[in-house]
Amino acid sequence: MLNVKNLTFSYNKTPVLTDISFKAKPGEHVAIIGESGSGKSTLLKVLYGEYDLDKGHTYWHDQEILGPKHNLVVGYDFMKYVAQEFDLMPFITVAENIGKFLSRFYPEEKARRTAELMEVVELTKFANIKVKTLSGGQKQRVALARALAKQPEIILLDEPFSHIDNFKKQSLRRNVFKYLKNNNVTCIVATHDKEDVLGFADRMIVLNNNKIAVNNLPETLYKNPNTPLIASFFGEFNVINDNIIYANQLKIVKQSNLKATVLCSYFKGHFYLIEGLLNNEKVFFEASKKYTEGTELFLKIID
Ligand SMILES: Nc1ncnc2c1ncn2[C@@H]1O[C@H](COP(=O)(O)OP(=O)(O)OP(=O)(O)O)[C@@H](O)[C@H]1O
Repeated sequence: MLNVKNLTFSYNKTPVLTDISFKAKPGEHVAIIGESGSGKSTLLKVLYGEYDLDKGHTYWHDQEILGPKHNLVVGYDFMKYVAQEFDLMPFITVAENIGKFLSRFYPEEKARRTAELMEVVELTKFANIKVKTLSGGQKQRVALARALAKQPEIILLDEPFSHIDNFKKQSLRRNVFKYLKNNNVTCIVATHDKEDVLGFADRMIVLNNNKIAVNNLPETLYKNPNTPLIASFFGEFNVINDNIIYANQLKIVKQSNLKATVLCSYFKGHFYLIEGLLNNEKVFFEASKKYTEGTELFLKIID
């Protein structure tokens, strides 16, 4: 169990994280979200032991995670951290990078494990390619596989799929998160992407004003976002009569007391996002077809 107790941390004088407490069980997947600069990366670094805390304690089971003041070498064997900048060895191959920290004394096991992880990150075809010739997204996949190589008990992932194109992202995300669940690896992911949360995360922590604003189930937060900050993470939304209404909760009907005038239609694939004016305020709703500017439509709020 990861047990973070009243953690406070500042780089300079102003705290970046204040009184952060949460727990994560073995195999649990916790997503950390928040606006840019809210401290997500800092939290991962502090959990990894890269910095000393101003206050508080972090434990993995009974072991306290300590910073550089108490540890000559940052980090612990049971924990891996994949940063936004990947620290790979450019002049050796993908397979060599992944197998780098696996024991040479068990060559068959090393080869099996390397092959398994290359499959997880879909890089088998690139096994013998030197890392310096890979794209940013391919390097990110090598960094993920390398972090998993020695089977950590807990992994800290900072925007793990940020460099990966949309063609690969969906299947890669499923592979990696499934692998972590199947192997009971606790996973703390800092992310901007709701796709990393919905469908995968067991819990979702929202950082705001240096603190944990909420820590709850993703489904609960999606259904009851309570604040615009949380709603905006999940998608386009409106505040109507002090209630948060997602764009997909506004349905076009024949007649109602919500009359909107269309400003613009955005093609979104299986629907159009319509930007309009409702009582002189911007409103966003979804429609199955495009509407021209000036069209008047009636809207109804659905659950
Ligand atoms: N090494 C550092 N020294 C001083 N201040 C820092 C350092 N790293 C980050 N900060 C500051 O700490 C705050 C939190 O930054 P952090 O990178 O943790 O945010 P984040 O939520 O991960 O942002 P993003 O989503 O943009 O990656 C910011 O105000 C940032 O300027």
